[in-house]
Amino acid sequence: MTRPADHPRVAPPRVGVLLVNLGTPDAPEPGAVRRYLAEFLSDRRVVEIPPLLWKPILHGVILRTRPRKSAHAYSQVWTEQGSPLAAITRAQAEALAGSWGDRVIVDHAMRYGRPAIADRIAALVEAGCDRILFAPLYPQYCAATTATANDIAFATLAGMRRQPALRTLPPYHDDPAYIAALAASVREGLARLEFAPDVLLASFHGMPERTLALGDPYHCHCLKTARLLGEALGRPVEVAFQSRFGRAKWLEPATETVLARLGGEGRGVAIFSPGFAADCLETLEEIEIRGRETFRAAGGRDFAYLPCLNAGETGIEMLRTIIGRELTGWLEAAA
Ligand SMILES: C=CC1=C(C)c2cc3[nH]c(cc4nc(cc5[nH]c(cc1n2)c(C)c5CCC(=O)O)C(CCC(=O)O)=C4C)c(C)c3C=C
Ligand SMILES: [Fe+2]
Ligand SMILES: [Fe+2]
Repeated sequence: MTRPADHPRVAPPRVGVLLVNLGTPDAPEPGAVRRYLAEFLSDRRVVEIPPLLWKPILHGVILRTRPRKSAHAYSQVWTEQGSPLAAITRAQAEALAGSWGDRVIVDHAMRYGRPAIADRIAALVEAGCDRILFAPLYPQYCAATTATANDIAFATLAGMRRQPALRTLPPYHDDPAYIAALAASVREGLARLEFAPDVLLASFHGMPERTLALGDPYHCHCLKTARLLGEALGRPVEVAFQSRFGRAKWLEPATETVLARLGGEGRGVAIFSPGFAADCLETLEEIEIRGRETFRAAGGRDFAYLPCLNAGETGIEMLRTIIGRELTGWLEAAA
């Protein structure tokens, strides 16, 4: 039987890999930051306060004050390629392109702002992908990051008649490939320093403490990453939590408290952020700039910030390993 003229186009089957990170404003300006924060902080996976209580605070206070302050912070780390998070995530996708042959398309998207997850999933389907590996680049799982990204992927499929098969990348906080990449990157960073740090400090993004009791394994994942990294490096790695937001109690100790203590004790520190796949405002401004100021103001001298894995060869090879593993069985189908 011949195919009817109005039959939908049949594309050769492909596999899509969609790298996903949190998202970032389009410009380091209050208007763009306000739009970004409004979307981000309206996510009920992020702020788990009943909307009737939260909306007046968000619209009446936070979105009136924070965008200007955050825009100034963004302007200090903005690059010619745009926001570091956007530029690095794009570079990661470009570096991974071709890793599994030309039938596997690698793309990237952001949970908030652009490129939007729904748009990129639609583009992958349009390009012929009947299988998509959705890869939120958060090594440590929490509902405010991993789950909310996955929610959008599932919601996008919910609107489709002909859905692609979807796999999601599991958290990789204790994956040997991730730990080895972190260890190599920390060793490389330490080798470049002009001082020998007394303390290695892993600064993870904080979370409200109650999310632990609610069931997020995030705190345990962070501690395990640091323990395994310490074992790989042959010396302990201390843990702290940064970026506190709001009035609730957050995971402790706070990075700024630890930095002030270490500075006051005259101990040298190398600080890094293993929970971030890419350097961003939270690492480059909050740690490298403001963290250093806190440490120095407390009397400290030797401070070094070691960059995230980003799109360097060590980090890309690690992503190739963990993503390649999740593609098992699919590469043959797309051959
Ligand atoms: C890596 C894991 C992250 C967790 C966990 C996380 C939780 C979390 N964050 C906020 C509030 C803000 N986060 C902001 C920026 C931001 N956060 C992460 C990562 C995690 N957040 C990233 C990668 C970024 C992007 C930074 C960029 O370069 O654009 C911001 C916006 C910036 C600012 O105004 O400070 C806020 C606000 C909450 C409330 C939360 C958990 C409940
Ligand atoms: Fe955050
Ligand atoms: Fe922050």
